[in-house]
Amino acid sequence: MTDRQNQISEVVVTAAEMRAIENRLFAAGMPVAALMEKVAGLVTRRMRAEWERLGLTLPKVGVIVGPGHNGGDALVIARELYLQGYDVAVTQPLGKLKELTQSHAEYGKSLGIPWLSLEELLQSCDLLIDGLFGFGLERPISGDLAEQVAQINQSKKRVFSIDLPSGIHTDTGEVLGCAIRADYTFCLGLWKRACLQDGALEFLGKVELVDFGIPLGDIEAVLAESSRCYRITGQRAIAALPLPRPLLFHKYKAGHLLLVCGSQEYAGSAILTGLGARASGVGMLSIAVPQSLKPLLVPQLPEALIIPCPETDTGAIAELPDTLNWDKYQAIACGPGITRSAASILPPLLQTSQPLILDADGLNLLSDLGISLLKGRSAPTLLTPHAGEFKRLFPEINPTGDRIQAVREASQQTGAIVLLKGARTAIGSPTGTVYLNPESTPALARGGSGDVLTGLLGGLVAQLPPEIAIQSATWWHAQAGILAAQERTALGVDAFHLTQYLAPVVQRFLM
Ligand SMILES: NC(=O)C1=CN([C@@H]2O[C@H](COP(=O)(O)OP(=O)(O)OC[C@H]3O[C@@H](n4cnc5c(N)ncnc54)[C@H](O)[C@@H]3O)[C@@H](O)[C@H]2O)[C@@H](O)CC1
Ligand SMILES: Nc1ncnc2c1ncn2[C@@H]1O[C@H](COP(=O)(O)OP(=O)(O)O)[C@@H](O)[C@H]1O
Ligand SMILES: [K+]
Repeated sequence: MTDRQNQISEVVVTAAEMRAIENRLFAAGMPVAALMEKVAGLVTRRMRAEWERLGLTLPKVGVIVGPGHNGGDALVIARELYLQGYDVAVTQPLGKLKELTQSHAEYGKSLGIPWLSLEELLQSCDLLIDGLFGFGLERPISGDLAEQVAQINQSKKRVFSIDLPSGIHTDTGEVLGCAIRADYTFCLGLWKRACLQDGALEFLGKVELVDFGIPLGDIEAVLAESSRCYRITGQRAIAALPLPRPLLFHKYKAGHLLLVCGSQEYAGSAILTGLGARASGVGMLSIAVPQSLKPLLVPQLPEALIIPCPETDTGAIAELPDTLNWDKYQAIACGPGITRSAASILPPLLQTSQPLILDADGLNLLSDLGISLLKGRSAPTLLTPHAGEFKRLFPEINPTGDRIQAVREASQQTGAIVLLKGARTAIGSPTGTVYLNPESTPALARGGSGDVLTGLLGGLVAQLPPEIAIQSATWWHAQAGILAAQERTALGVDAFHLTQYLAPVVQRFLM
């Protein structure tokens, strides 16, 4: 990838930002019709390559044309395929078309492309191109159109969506009334937020960006004043890792991480968190656990310094030893498996001037104490909730709709970096910037995989600035899940094996 392509692949925009960027191109003299030709030509080529890959030779193509320029794109694609010898037919559910779209419709008809009802189209085609709506969708799809969308979905035809699956809100990824379920989505120009929102995931299918050469200067000009949103690319994640190591390196240059985790009830949590931390390459690892866990941890993590803590009747950490010298640590991660009985350990941790990661019961204890306590911290705090933990921490923010907005608000409310776990993990930073993890696997939806992330993240925060470390850790953890699933199937990605794929992911990427 060129430098430009890399930069383009990181940008994520709203519908309003995309429109403002396009308007700059048009104002500078790029004719709207010329851009439509260019975009549609690129999509046609990509689509044909995909058909070839799928072994579809000369499929009969049904094209769904909407009223706006998304429909215009679809009509140019229909025309090109028709002229290349494909059997193409169009359906146009809504009467009135925008001027340019209308003019493509007239030309298409003059060439002899048939206009059919949806029923006729579904009977005659092998696959569908969805050009009903793109980022111009303004209101929920309802009535007769909603019925047609339902028919399209019921037909089980393969669907190739232009820009976005029609019916998906460009920014929040939510379904507006109803939406077409795509198998492939060709997102045009720049990544739209919906492509990285959990709510849209089941509608997007495989998503590709079609770069049509928007000048970086125009993107910069429009985004200069906005809160930014970035996709975490492999390139970005790997470049941040402390690799290669200088020849005269020594262990104290690679950070010292303190983990506070585990209980008799959740002893394995401490091991998984420790193994996640180990993979980060952190220079020194200390693990504070209830004292009875020490004999269990030493054989699993012989390199770690195990700090035995007095324990409660229930086998949780009762308190942290007062001999602990916080200054030794470049990062502290607390929470996996500690249980809510470890309540007394949180206040002293919040007072440290070390970067602090809170996960699992660390977060639940924080919601008991109140998130306002974070405002007093002198060092960065990183919170890594799943949706349930998020709701407890931020009862007034909905983590299941617009997740980008949710992490942004949570982060601004607390001054912490907030990572909302999910299929497309979203990370909000107090500056307003949001980072989104573009690839993952449901194989990770399994007890213990979050513990691995906490350890890995802790190890990287001990070595890197927190806002950078959290992007790398999120990407790395997800890629390890993907690689583990490829080699072991989705069923083989238990948390322990996940830790064994962390190093190989980086190795593969560097090769
Ligand atoms: N201008 C160009 O030449 C380019 C166009 N592109 C395409 O243009 C699209 C955006 O075009 P538009 O702004 O025309 O928007 P759309 O094509 O997404 O649709 C907007 C039209 O649909 C109507 N509409 C919105 N919601 C509706 C609803 N629920 N029920 C019925 N009608 C509804 C609107 O009144 C408007 O007429 C992009 O998604 C992309 O496909 C760009 O990607 C590339 C450059
Ligand atoms: N459907 C999914 N697709 C991709 N990743 C997922 C999915 N569900 C969960 N994950 C990831 O798995 C991890 C689960 O963490 P968490 O909920 O804390 O589990 P646990 O506490 O049991 O370890 C997170 O990193 C999350 O992003
Ligand atoms: K579409």
